[in-house]
Amino acid sequence: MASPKKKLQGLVAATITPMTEHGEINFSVIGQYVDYLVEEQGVKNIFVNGTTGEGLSLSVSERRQVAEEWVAKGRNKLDQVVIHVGALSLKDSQELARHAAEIGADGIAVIAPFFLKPRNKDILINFLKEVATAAPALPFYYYHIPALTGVKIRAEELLDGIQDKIPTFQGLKFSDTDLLDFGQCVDQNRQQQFAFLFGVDEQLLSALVMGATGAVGSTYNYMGKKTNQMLEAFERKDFSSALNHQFCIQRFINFVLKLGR
Ligand SMILES: CC(=O)N[C@@H]([C@@H](O)[C@H](O)[C@H](O)CO)[C@@H](O)CC(=O)C(=O)O
Repeated sequence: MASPKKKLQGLVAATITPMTEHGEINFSVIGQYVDYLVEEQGVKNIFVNGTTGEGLSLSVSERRQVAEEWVAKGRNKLDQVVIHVGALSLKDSQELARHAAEIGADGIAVIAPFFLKPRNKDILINFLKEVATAAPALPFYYYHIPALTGVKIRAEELLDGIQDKIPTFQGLKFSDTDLLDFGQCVDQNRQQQFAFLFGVDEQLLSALVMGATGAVGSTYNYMGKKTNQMLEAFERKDFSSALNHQFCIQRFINFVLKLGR
């Protein structure tokens, strides 16, 4: 079974894919971006080609190049680089998974196919398994984001017995506000060493209470430092400070949401 060099925990920045004004990927800034995350935000894990990185709007070739650049520039600086390899085409997804393994990524993540959607858990698991099998030495994370995929299969249901089907399964990236589902994922898998990564940055404190082991999100690109302060306060059981940090983060996100995105 694949096991990560260490469990993915703490903050994981869902990286933006930098573009030029001509719509080409701007590889030249990725090195500086890594340094900024590490030095200014205290964030040493990244999630590449996800929602924030607009991976599903890039070609397979672009996704490969973006992944390569982040892995190369992050070497000896970042702790873990997880590549999102989900795609509507199983073959594209497998190619991206194999490629992630070849370039030395630390893990892969996959969302549910969202056009012709899996009707039930077994169909979804079979798709995920086919992708995971293409990179048998890489930790595998399921990326649950039902509001965008429209796939409403509960994460709790999906996780039930998942390692029997996908031995490389290491964790869940949970981008949803259903804390009953999230809490039950944690509660029912206490014997496992899964990573439970929450993906709704404005509600992270609630998820920490439920047992989140880390978080993947867009705001950790620029509010990583602030969110790390919240994690530290939570760790030392200073819940009043943790709540103040979360409210501050919420005020910012609320402001941005009202601007429209
Ligand atoms: C729908 C969405 O973009 N959600 C973000 C959040 O970080 C989100 O931007 C944040 O909570 C603010 O609403 C992440 O869950 C997405 C993410 O991790 C990714 O880019 O793959």
